[in-house]
Amino acid sequence: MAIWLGSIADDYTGASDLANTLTKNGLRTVQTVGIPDPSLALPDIDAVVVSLKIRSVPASEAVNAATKAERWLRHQGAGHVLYKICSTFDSTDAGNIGPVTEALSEAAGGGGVLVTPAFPETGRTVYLGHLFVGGQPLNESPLKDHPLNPMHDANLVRVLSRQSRGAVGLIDLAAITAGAAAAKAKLDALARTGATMAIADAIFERDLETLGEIALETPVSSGASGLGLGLARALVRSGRISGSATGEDVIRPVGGLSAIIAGSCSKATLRQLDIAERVMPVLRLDPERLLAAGPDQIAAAISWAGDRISAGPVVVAASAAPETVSRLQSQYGREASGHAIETATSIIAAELVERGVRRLVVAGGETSGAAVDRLAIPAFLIGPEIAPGVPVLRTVGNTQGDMLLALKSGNFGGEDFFAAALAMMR
Ligand SMILES: Nc1ncnc2c1ncn2[C@@H]1O[C@H](COP(=O)(O)OP(=O)(O)O)[C@@H](O)[C@H]1O
Ligand SMILES: O=C(O)[C@@H](O)C(=O)COP(=O)(O)O
Repeated sequence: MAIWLGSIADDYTGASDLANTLTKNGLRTVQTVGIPDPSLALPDIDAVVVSLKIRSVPASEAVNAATKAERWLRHQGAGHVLYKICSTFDSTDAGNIGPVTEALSEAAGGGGVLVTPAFPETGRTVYLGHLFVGGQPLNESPLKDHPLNPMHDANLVRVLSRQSRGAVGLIDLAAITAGAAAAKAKLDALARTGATMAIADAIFERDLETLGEIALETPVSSGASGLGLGLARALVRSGRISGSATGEDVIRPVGGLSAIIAGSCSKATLRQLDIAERVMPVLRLDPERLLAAGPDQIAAAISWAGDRISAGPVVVAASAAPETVSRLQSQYGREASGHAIETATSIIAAELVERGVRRLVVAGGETSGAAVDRLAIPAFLIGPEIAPGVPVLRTVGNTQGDMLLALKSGNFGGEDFFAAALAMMR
């Protein structure tokens, strides 16, 4: 297997979002869970997205895991490695977007690195270094209430500077509109003045195509699916790849039972749960009781699902509104409560698979990571898109046999996402 493009994704939903974009833009792509075991047989591919669960771990741990993945990807032939971050730049001041990007760049010999979370298809645009989510600046969007990475500053040059050792520059829209050569000259000039990274503006896909072309001339970039789109199109334009990927055969039916597990507390997921409740049974876990009396609550949820699941899909959700999340966090701490809930939802997911679930939807990045890890799924093939950023996935090398999954980023999908996903998973 020799690949053109490698990516390290900081969470599993982000990985499938990027793998979806690469597939849609013509690259035959596989999403692996961590660095795959050498015995895992992978088909002929153009790109690999290595999913890591490092978005919310200490920066040194993230650097360690990401540099190992980079070495593996280079060994597979990757000329360019994209660090896939969230399109809403989810991270704290102690976060790892800066440290990981700088470490990957150093490993590849240095030089300025392009960084942009822009993903216009889902409403994420960057102008003068400020990130907008739909019509709102990041710090006024629902991301200000994220349970793990509340975002209070829309100025990404500032956010990234607070995390990084080197200086952070800006490549503004004017430079990008002037074309790839002008924007690359700006990146090189910034690097000469000591900037290790530059936030790049992007509003339209054409801006991302320009950025993809520049990024491909460098060994490393950091960004969301939008930059993936730019890189994929640049690779296809360069003639190195035929651009023939399709995802249709991936959704051959697997049968079995179906279930949905939700741990995202995003506004979009809360709405999707309300809508799902009209058409399927939904169990709302009580997170306070879950933290106080874990195993009993988990057993009760499994028994509730077991009583209903042979009649049709069921939903088990920990998700709650910001006030409830804050209350729980002030009692148990942010990380401890998030981790305990992820552990509980992953145990419930694994038990349901044990009882015959073969079609599984998981809402939430950290929640998906915990569930996929517990299920020990080694890799995924990428199927058709359910909603922007969310493809149907088919397991590769899974010991329980083939399964179809959808790993939904909390913020993604229309209000009927859960029914729409299951309708594509037979
Ligand atoms: N009711 C709750 N109170 C506090 N934290 C919660 C609650 N429900 C879920 N969580 C935690 O919130 C975090 C949501 O993150 P994640 O799964 O990545 O979702 P998203 O994709 O929206 O970012 C997880 O750590 C999850 O365990
Ligand atoms: O880039 C994005 O927005 C997504 O791919 C993503 O990473 C979202 O993260 P979660 O909301 O934590 O799933």
